[in-house]
Amino acid sequence: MSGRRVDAKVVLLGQEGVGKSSLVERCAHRRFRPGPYQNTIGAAFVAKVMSVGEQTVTLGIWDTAGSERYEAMSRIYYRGARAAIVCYDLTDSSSFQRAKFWVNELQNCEEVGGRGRDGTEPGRGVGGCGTLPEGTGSREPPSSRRSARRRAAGSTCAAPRATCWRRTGGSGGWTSTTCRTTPRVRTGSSGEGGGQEPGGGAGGAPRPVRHGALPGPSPPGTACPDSGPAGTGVPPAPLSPAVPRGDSWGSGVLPVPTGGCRFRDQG
Ligand SMILES: Nc1nc2c(ncn2[C@@H]2O[C@H](COP(=O)(O)OP(=O)(O)OP(=O)(O)O)[C@@H](O)[C@H]2O)c(=O)[nH]1
Repeated sequence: MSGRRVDAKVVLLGQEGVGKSSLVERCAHRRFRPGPYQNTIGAAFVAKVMSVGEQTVTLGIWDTAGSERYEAMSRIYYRGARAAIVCYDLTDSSSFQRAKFWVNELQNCEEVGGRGRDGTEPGRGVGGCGTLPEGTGSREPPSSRRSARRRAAGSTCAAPRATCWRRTGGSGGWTSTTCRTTPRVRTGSSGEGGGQEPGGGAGGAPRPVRHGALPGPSPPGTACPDSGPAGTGVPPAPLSPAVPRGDSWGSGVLPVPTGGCRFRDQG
């Protein structure tokens, strides 16, 4: 009842088009949204509230834009994160190079995971996740094939695999696991509404902000959910208090520290 409340910031990083938003969508709403690829602009925010024992844990998930145009902005989002998930496309070697770039960035950032360069704080750190449609080859990124997954749009895609690796504090190496997600069915390239995944969430489930209407300017007094760039004096702020209790997801409005919120391009 009177359990402790824990807020934790998690950030997703990786090259554009590797599936970061899709992973968040999967976690948030247990579904895969087919349709034309829309790049993220700035970042998107989703909150998940979970009960872990006596504790209420609120995860604030920041899905950053993968485009290199937003690289500087992504740095703002990973500051103060308790964990980072670096994503790459298992069929695209360039995305793996980009993942290495982000891992390097994170390792040089003392503010990620709350640990110093000596990595003394356990249980926090950087993780990576690569997805691969079933039957497209080995886990090693092959030589440059630009997103076979995109070319697969319009076809039926069986259960994709996700290879996840994680590194915690200390001098230990990386550990990896391979898991299988719910089979997903992709429909025609513009087939909105016909591509719900088998077993996916109900159609009426709330959509994350990035897929919905662009929020207007942040309300007066709205603070950034995390610290801004060093020296900007942007104060940390608590995660959205509006997220429901229990094991559920909500989406929030995220102010970009420079003012204004940016999510999906509405096209
Ligand atoms: N077949 C298949 N397609 C995927 C998978 N994950 C994502 N996609 C598709 O890949 C495209 C890009 O996915 P996004 O989730 O938007 O990628 P992103 O990393 O968020 O891209 P940015 O917002 O530009 O950083 C979309 O058309 C997705 O439908 C997957 O696991 N399998």
